[in-house]
Amino acid sequence: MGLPPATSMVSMAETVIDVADLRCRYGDFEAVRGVDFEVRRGELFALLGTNGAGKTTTMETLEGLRAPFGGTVRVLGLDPFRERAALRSRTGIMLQDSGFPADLTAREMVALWGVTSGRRATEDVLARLDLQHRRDVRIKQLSGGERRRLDLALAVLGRPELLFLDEPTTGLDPESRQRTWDVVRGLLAEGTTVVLTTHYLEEAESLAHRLAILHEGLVAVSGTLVDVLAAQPARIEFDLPDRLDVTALPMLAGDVVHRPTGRVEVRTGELQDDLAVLLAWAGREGLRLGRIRAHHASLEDVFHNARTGREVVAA
Ligand SMILES: Nc1ncnc2c1ncn2[C@@H]1O[C@H](COP(=O)(O)OP(=O)(O)OP(=O)(O)O)[C@@H](O)[C@H]1O
Repeated sequence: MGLPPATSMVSMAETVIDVADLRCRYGDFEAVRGVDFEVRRGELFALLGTNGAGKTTTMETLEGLRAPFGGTVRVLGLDPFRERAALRSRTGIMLQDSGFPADLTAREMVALWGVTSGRRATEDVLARLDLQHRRDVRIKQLSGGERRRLDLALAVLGRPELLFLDEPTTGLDPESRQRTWDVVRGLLAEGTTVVLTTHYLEEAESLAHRLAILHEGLVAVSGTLVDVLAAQPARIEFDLPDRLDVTALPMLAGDVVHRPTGRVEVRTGELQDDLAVLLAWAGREGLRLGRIRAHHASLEDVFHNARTGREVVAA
């Protein structure tokens, strides 16, 4: 008997987090209303959503900080609320606001965290996060970006199997954000599984393998990044010459919208064919289509459609 084909080996990847029909309440208010998703070993799963969609509530449930009102949650095969102690040494958590003692130095904080988390440092995490030169500075004297990097250093202390990152780059300048992404990519390359929440869609687009977009307590969109983007129409945009209107355009597979600015937008599942038809037409007619752009959907398009409940045209 031979090995299974590569595709089925991928689909057999171990499930690290399994969430089924998760429901969470604050009093009578149901903040999470039946959410399902799974996270596989070694991938980065991005939990995205509008304000108040239920991301933090879901993350806190995965981290074992709150019990679900309904449904089931398994993290590394365990119930995160009831078996939190067993999960503690295997998971790293970077909260939005860590609230560490301001008078401790970065080095003291790492030592303290090693004891309280049960995850002993196997390398100098301060060096990994480029904080080596700031090791003897008190937390209150670190810059906002340095503090965020210290939060990440503590979360990755002892190389946990599973890492929760709650908006890890909020407030960071572009260079610090890139540095954080590089650290996360390094952790993924070492086999760490990561669950990320972020409001920066380019962050998710750059790092995520799989994602879910929550909206008003429900999953609006989920799947691999590649599949989610491929399910959205691509776009062609250009300025139509003044003397023309859209009735002059050749027949296209996509939907055509003519903006008051004169800009034409074609939303299409047939990007290459529609672009070829348009360019051939412009060539024949001797027209210049100003500022022409053709691009596949971005996560921002997906997010916008999820928020507005706009129907997705399959590519
Ligand atoms: N302690 C609480 N008591 C009552 N309602 C709450 C509480 N915490 C959150 N909520 C409500 O539950 C819903 C989900 O909140 P949650 O913080 O999980 O959303 P979120 O997706 O993380 O939002 P954001 O992106 O704004 O941080 C929101 O309507 C919020 O107002």
